Amino acid sequence: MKIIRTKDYEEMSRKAANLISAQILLKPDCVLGLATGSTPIGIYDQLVEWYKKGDLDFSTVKTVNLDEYKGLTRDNEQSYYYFMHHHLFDRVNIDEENTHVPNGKVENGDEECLRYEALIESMGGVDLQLLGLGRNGHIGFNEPAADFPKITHCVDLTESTIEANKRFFASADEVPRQAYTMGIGTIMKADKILVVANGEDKADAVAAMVQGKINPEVPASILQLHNNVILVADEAALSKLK
Ligand SMILES: O=P(O)(O)OC[C@H]1O[C@](O)(CO)[C@@H](O)[C@@H]1O
Repeated sequence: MKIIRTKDYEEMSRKAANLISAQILLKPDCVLGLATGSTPIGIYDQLVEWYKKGDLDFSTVKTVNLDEYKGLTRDNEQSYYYFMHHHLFDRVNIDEENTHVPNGKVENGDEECLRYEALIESMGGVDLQLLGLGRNGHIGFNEPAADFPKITHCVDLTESTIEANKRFFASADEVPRQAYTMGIGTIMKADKILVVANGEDKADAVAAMVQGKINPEVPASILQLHNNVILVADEAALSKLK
């Protein structure tokens, strides 16, 4: 895993955005795997800034998002569909039909997960997958578990994730208890993976991901087996690496 150390969140966002921008310039019709959460917001802001300057063109880019809460409608401000439109899609020249987020309103989880997995396959797979990192080492919504889930599936969120994400909701009770997420196998099929992390509260997860035993209790540890991963992280997030 290649590690790019940055002094702070702004530099992390700029360097990660630069890698995404290079991917788009090299392959204008690339498939980007995108992530939500607070970490990538600065990256999306930077991409929008470069787009507004005329340096980036999203007209042929396609995107697939990692995950979505089960049960939230697309117009719910906490849905990841809404998040992506708010932070990126509505601010650049990307066609709605080229953007994909699992549909949280489909009740039949098996149906939606198979549809989403097949969709990614039909797009030719992901060229560059962006990943945030949960405090418990989750990627997408792949929570610590007894084994690594292979394909897109429905998960029960852990208390730690509900606790971490309640800041976006009126209360913890309103955080959905389930989500649809790409599987670890889906993520590992991406050609390149870009992980971003900032802040001290990610330091344990970063150390476990980079130097810990590969183990489904730390889902991100599997990334040690991928041959093209770049971690862009600030000093605080890297502070527990030995
Ligand atoms: O960037 P944050 O807000 O710390 O979240 C980290 C991870 O947790 C999630 O928000 C899910 O809980 C992921 O989407 C994200 O990658």
